[in-house]
Amino acid sequence: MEKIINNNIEVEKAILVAAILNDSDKESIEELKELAKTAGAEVVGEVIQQRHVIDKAFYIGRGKIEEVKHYIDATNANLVICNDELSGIQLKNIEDALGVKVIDRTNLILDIFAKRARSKEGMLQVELAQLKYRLPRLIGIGTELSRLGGGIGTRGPGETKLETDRRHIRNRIKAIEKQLDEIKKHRNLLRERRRKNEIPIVAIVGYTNAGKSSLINALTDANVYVEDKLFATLDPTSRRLTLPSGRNVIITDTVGFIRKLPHDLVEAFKSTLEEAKYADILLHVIDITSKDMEEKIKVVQNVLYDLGAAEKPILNVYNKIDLLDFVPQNDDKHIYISAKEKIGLDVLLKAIDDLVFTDVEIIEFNIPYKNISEYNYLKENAKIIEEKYGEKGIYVKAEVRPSIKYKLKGFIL
Ligand SMILES: Nc1nc2c(ncn2[C@@H]2O[C@H](COP(=O)(O)OP(=O)(O)OP(=O)(O)O)[C@@H](O)[C@H]2O)c(=O)[nH]1
Ligand SMILES: [Mg+2]
Repeated sequence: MEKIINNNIEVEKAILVAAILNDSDKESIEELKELAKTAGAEVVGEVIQQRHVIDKAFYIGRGKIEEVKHYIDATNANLVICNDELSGIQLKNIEDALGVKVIDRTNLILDIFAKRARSKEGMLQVELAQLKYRLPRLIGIGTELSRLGGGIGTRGPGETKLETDRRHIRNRIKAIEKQLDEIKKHRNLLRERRRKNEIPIVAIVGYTNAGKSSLINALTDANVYVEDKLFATLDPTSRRLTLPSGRNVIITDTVGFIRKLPHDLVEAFKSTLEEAKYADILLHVIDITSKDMEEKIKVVQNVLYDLGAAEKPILNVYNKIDLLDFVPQNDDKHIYISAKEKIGLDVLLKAIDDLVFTDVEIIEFNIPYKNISEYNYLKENAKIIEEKYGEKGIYVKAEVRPSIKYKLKGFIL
């Protein structure tokens, strides 16, 4: 039975087309292959062209398009995926020339996000990004594709329907933005509450597939979905984590970054990505086995910069050292771990402890017995050095952060 079903599912056979302008584009083709697989396509070939600039009409040269056409005939491919974001005109021209469906890198990433989205917020964010992508491209997507059949991004209005469609999309964008605004308010409220509780927030950031979710799973009981595909995680998960000093933090897993991350997607996911902006420190998880590690580090740094989170205290966490023969030495800001094999996590926890609680002071308090909730609060958020039960209350000597000292200033001896 299963076999029959499998036979009925038509796997899209894709040819990748890439214009190479610089070295970084070369690695991004490998990545495009991974993205295509993640989206469920079978990659049957690739056509690459070195260029100085992108062709305004055809993305690559017209002659090269002919080559793609031969390739399609030889492999029976039914999908062409281009490695950059294309205009509606480019999409239409290439589709006219090739007679198969053409999508670009952005549309591919949007498609993966659409498949992955689980939460209401995630789904709305993806839909918003898709509509904003589609709006200026209605001509390219609308005319030829209706003839060319189903699959990713193929709903095809005729030219006469164009204006109604535009209006419809604009209205839908407005409606989604309104709903997202409500969700964002709620998220801000939660964040405010957490902040009032003074529990520091540690956000895990990094390139997609670096092992961010594996790390939060290794450190807590979060049980986040882990997979060797791109963008396994879209919704942030937060958990309480107790550090070696006994103090608590909230640790948050986040959506991964990728080069050429579609602008509309960044915009749409801003409130999710902003987890990083409001964190006290960042853990930048880096896959040390990745060929183009430095490039990926730069991509992450740039996204952090765009989010206004570049100045945060940051720990660089090099992951997957179980696959290395030689492991470099840890220092203050560079920690080497394996989330999967749980190697080096004690050192990491100690480093988080040190970085989060840099401004701590040793302070003595006397907390009356009637103020038991303040006492509990201190126990949870400070490192207790000594405590004695006296007549007038509990004497506590503890290492505290400035904000906690301020909050409990009435009880300082
Ligand atoms: N060998 C090895 N593999 C690891 C390690 N940590 C994670 N992985 C693998 O790397 C892949 C990606 O892991 P995830 O934890 O899903 O990565 P992520 O950064 O959350 O990825 P996205 O959510 O897709 O951005 C999975 O196949 C993991 O099993 C590690 O320490 N060693
Ligand atoms: Mg993940």
